[in-house]
Amino acid sequence: MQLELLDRIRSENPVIFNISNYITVQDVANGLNSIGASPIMPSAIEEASEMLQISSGAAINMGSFRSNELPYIEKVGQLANDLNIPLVLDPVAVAMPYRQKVVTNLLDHIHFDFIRGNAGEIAALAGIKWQAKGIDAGDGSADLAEVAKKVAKRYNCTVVLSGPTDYISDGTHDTTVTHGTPLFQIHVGSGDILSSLIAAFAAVSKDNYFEAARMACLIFATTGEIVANELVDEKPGSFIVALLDKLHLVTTKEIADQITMED
Ligand SMILES: Nc1ncnc2c1ncn2[C@@H]1O[C@H](COP(=O)(O)OP(=O)(O)OP(=O)(O)O)[C@@H](O)[C@H]1O
Ligand SMILES: Cc1ncsc1CCO
Ligand SMILES: [Mg+2]
Repeated sequence: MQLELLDRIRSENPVIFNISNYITVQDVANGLNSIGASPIMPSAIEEASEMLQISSGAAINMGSFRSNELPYIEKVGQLANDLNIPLVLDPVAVAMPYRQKVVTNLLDHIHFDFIRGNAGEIAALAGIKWQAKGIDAGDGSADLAEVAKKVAKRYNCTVVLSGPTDYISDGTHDTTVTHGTPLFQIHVGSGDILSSLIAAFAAVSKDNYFEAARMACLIFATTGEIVANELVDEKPGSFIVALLDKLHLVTTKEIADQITMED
């Protein structure tokens, strides 16, 4: 277990390039900044190359793309591939037909090192029956470990299927993270933050993307759990503020102490 990847993010301060959605962009920028990375969210196709050349990780979030932005999104993906920059896809609400067409087309042309989505999103990419609900995971009875593995094999990448349990698979290795708090679900954008944090962990773990994904999930979920233990009531607004504060302050020792009993 490489908890020290957290310290590496803080000492290396990697620039993480993001195509974010306009709903949660500020939480994503602050989530990355709080943990010790350096976020950047450019939008002009003309500067994609120079921005990626200073970046060590990239995340593409499909939450609110406009159709005229698709050439930019493809260009960023291709440049990240050419420059060997770890690339994360967040396929928000991909069970919806138009998004499914757009995202599967992207996946046919660009290699994503990671796909991070909830059960409804990853099941849609696996072609497995599931009742997704917009940006939310929805309901279904599929074996989620198998769903994650199927998508990992199909797209030759590391998949994080997040939720009460996070299922992580690279098609060969599989693991779960069982930490977290239901408070993540009452703040819109928890998953978007996680997707970009995966890019930050990958930036400092280029030889082991599976471990990068596992540590991103474990450290994010456990930090949320520590914060939730200190909140008296279910307060979505207070939770995100406390989460951003704790992502900045949390130590590998605190994480290790929180997980010893179970992991
Ligand atoms: N009920 C829960 N208990 C514990 N942790 C949870 C729970 N639900 C979600 N999480 C955690 O919340 C984080 C975000 O995952 P989630 O699956 O909710 O993303 P999402 O659906 O894409 O969210 P959003 O669309 O709001 O960005 C992950 O770290 C996950 O482990
Ligand atoms: C609410 C919402 N709509 C599109 S993206 C988004 C944020 C969660 O990804
Ligand atoms: Mg999401």
